[in-house]
Amino acid sequence: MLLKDKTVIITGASRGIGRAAALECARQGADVVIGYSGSESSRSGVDALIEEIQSLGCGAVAVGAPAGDPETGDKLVEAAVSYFGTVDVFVNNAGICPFHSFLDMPRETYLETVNTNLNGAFFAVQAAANQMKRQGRGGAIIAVSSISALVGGGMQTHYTPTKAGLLSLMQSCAIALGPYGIRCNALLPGTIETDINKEDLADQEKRDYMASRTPLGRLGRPEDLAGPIVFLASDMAAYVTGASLLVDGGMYVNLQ
Ligand SMILES: NC(=O)C1=CN([C@@H]2O[C@H](COP(=O)(O)OP(=O)(O)OC[C@H]3O[C@@H](n4cnc5c(N)ncnc54)[C@H](O)[C@@H]3O)[C@@H](O)[C@H]2O)C=CC1
Ligand SMILES: C[C@H](O)[C@@H]1OC(=O)[C@H](O)[C@@H]1O
Repeated sequence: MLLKDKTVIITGASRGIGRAAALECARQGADVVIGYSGSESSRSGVDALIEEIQSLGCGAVAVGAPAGDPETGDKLVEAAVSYFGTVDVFVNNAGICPFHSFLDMPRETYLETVNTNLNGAFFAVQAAANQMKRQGRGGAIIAVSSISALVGGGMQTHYTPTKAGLLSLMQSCAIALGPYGIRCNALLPGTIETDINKEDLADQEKRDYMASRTPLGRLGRPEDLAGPIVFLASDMAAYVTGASLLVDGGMYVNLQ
């Protein structure tokens, strides 16, 4: 098992990529702190996830706190330490992408997207890193960025800068935290079918187009990201830091 005796914190783990990653981390032996927004609608999914992780013989605890709140990282770390004793891996995954055109983008939509996806991530990464430094035995931090860190989207002008920001945050943190043995890497998913793009992909023409851009011939599933996250979290990636890993079925390189 690749993550035996490690404690992993994952934000936005109530569903989608975060949930799949939480389950795979548990299959690999980790105790998991499940970060979620705190909304009632997320709670039943979170309870089911806790049960599933416990049935694998691992510990699970949920912390309901909005990703954009600068205090959330501290709350996640406190829960990890008080339930499991350590923080070994921090996965910053929570994110939103309310598709909207640029010229009439409401300020609130822009600000909420940046706050949830990037500002909260900064403080949560800082909280996790400080705990790892106190522990004195390194750690792994993974930011779920996106292929959108590298390419644009006309309806994502508020979103793509947050994903480029996460990639850049991991690059700079790799330098700042390397001396403490803390590795920082970015995961760049392509188009993965989850709730974040359910409405967008309900348009069959768009869906077919996105699949046709993908050399592997299909859109991604949350489980496609779980293995790469476990790899970056594990000691198998002991010399990997400041890296970015595209997990997109080949979409990025498919120009013609
Ligand atoms: N689905 C895709 O095609 C891609 C997704 N991503 C990124 O993957 C990450 C996970 O997204 P998905 O699993 O696809 O979507 P999703 O909508 O299924 O999951 C998003 C998660 O973030 C949580 N979340 C949203 N706002 C929050 C808040 N204010 N506080 C705490 N938690 C909050 C949600 O409750 C949910 O658990 C996001 O950062 C997204 O930008 C990146 C590239 C592609
Ligand atoms: C939500 C979108 O479908 C998805 O988000 C990303 O980060 C990808 O680039 C896709 O556009």
